[in-house]
Parts: sequence; C-alpha cells; structure tokens
Amino acid sequence: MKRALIACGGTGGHMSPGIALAEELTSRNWKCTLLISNKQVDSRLVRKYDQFEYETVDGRPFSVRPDRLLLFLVSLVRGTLKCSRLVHASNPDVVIGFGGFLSMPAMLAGYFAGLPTVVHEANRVAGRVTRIVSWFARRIYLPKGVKIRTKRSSRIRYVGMPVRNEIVSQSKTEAKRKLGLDPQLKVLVIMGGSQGAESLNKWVKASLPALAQKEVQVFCLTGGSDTDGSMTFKSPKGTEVRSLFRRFSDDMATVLSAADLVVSRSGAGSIAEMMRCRAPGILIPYPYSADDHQVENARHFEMLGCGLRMSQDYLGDLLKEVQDVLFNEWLMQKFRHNLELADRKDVREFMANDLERIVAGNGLSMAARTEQGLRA
Ligand SMILES: CC(=O)N[C@H]1[C@@H](OP(=O)(O)OP(=O)(O)OC[C@H]2O[C@@H](n3ccc(=O)[nH]c3=O)[C@H](O)[C@@H]2O)O[C@H](CO)[C@@H](O)[C@@H]1O
Repeated sequence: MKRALIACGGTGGHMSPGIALAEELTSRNWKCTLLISNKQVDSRLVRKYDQFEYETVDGRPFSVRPDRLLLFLVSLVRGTLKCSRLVHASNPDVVIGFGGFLSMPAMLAGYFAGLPTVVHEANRVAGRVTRIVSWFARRIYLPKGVKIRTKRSSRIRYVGMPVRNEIVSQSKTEAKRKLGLDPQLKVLVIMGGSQGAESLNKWVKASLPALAQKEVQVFCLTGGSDTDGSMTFKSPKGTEVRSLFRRFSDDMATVLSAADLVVSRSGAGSIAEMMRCRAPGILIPYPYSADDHQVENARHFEMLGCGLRMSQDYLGDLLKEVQDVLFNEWLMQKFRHNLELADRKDVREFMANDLERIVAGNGLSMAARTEQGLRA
C-alpha cells in the first residue's frame, strides 16, 4: 500500500484540494495522512472525512516585520522537526504540499528524508511557498498559463484545481428547497471567503430591502463573524422574500447549485467549485491577498466568460450590477455554458496517475531503503 503525506491546512482553499486528492488516492488503495492546522476552518472541513488520518502542525505565515519573522523562523524549525518525526512514523512514499504555511516544513522534512516532494499551486500567481519549494520539488503543478521562475521547468505540469467528490451540480429547484428557500424565486449566494467576509456581509445587509423588491432571496455565508439567522422582507407584490445567513456550510454543492448568481471573493477553491456547479458569479477579489493573486484569479474567471469581476472600491455599483446580470437570461445562459467548458474534471486522475509514476520511479519506500541500508 502506497502512502502520502499531504500538507494542506490553513484555509479552506488549501484544505479542499488536499481532501480531493486524498479521496482519489484512497480510492486507489493509498493511505493518506493530512497535515492540518489548529484553525477552526480546518477542523470544520475535515469533520466529514473520517477515512483519512490527520496530524496537526503549528505554523505562522511569513512576514518581513522583524518580530513576526523571528516567530515564523522558530515555527518553521519546530514544524520541520515535527514533520520529520511524522515522516519517520508514517513512512510515506511522497510528500505533497498545497501551499500555505504548513507546506514548507512538510516538504523540507520530506526532502531531508530523501523522499519525492511535490507542490500544487491553485492560484494564477504562484505563492511564496511554491516559488521556494520549486527549487527542490520533484513535481510542480501549476494552473495552465501560470509562470514560475525555475531552472527545473521540465518538472512543471499544468493542471487545475482538484475538486472534492461531493461537489456535483444538483437540480436548482431541489437545491433551493433543501436550503429552505423558495424554489420559484431567484437566489443570490454571498461568499466572503476565509478572510475579508465582513465588507461583503455589510453590503448584503444594506442591500436586502432592494433585492427583496426584485424578489431576490439571499443565502449568505458570513465566514464565522456573525451568528446564523434569517431576515424577511415583503416584495411590492406581497411575496415574502426570506434571506438566510449561515456562518459555514457543510454542503457547498447544494449552496452553489441553488445559486442563480454568486457574489464571492476569488479564492481558487470557490472558483473551481462554481465551475463544477455551473454557478455564474461576480467576483470581488480580496484586496489584501498575497501578490494580488485573487485579482488574477478573478481576471481569468472573467476572461473565460464565467462571470464578471469588480473591485471592492466599487461596491457602491454592485447592487445595480447584480440586478442587471441576474435578470439577463441570455447572459446567464452564456455564463453557465462557459462554466461547463472551463470545468476540468480530470485533475485528480491526472495528479494521481502522475504521483503513481513518480513513486514507482523512486523505487523503494523509505522503510525498505532503510532496511536495505541496514542490511548492506
Ligand atoms: C484570503 C486568501 O488569501 N484566500 C486564499 C485561500 O482561500 P480561501 O480559503 O479564502 O477560499 P477558497 O475559495 O479557495 O476555498 C474555500 C473552500 O472552503 C469551502 N467552504 C467555504 C465556506 C463554507 O461555508 N464551507 C466550505 O466548505 C469551499 O467549498 C472551498 O472549498 O486559499 C486559496 C487557495 O490557495 C486562495 O485562492 C485564496 O485567495
């Protein structure tokens, strides 16, 4: 049985592709251990996936501020030592990093142990971790068209984002019903992401009466800052228009399938899942994302004709934009068609086939090599 150590904790955007790949590898009889952080989003997301093993590793993001840099370096050393112990205990055939602060210690530990290490980049601008580990990683998975400066360009493979098994498009009417919304009325889904949800939450609360005038229901994922709840307004025709607020959803396939339109940050995970569920969107890039990668993610989404993008500076125009798009059936159909074309369904299979080749090419597992070394 092959084993993989998958470092994917820190944000939903790192967790989801890690879980998706682990699902694929497990179906091929691999054993997967996922490295996650102590953050709430990690424990929320993994709750449903008890087929994998989990280990928590503390970590801190990189910073140039001297005090934070010191903390980062200390956590990197500690994390690498912990990951080295895990590598020796779980004896993986490959170490896989999905970016984020847990990937670096895990991949360093794998590298020091002589194991093949691979990194997956989800965003349209390669992150710091990907740029650094690309100097020693055996394989670098990038989104098509994304460039990275490395002497080892032969190790690059262009893939998209692996999506979890459960993310499948459902009937819109059924999905609306399942969420407790009126299947006859349009649904606008709001997703503020793991950071930066607050301004979208504020915008939606202020816009509810105007949306209810047009009989648009809202399903808002508040990202944890508010409590769950609902608000109801009457439309001019007397229809009760109910909107729901949830901190977190364990069923994103239903949420996205119910959406006639999504207003979202442009995290790579959300984008891939919107494509899979054919949910058109207006993307508002999180203005503080590293190297503005969310701006590039949103630009690409718009370029593919899957929806529109808007800067957070223009939130004042968002209501009009939402109303214009939501009731333009021709445009919505066009978006849905383009989402279908943009959705890459073979990413997990591609990565798993490639990993099997890498592991086969690497020959013996660490335990076997150690044993042979001892015998020699
Ligand atoms: C602020 C920031 O820098 N965010 C980054 C973070 O993504 P971040 O975690 O913000 O968001 P993503 O859109 O990439 O992914 C969110 C994931 O969480 C899941 N989810 C979300 C809400 C919920 O209620 N339930 C639920 O299950 C979604 O289904 C999805 O799989 O990592 C991504 C991948 O590197 C980057 O593209 C994002 O830019």
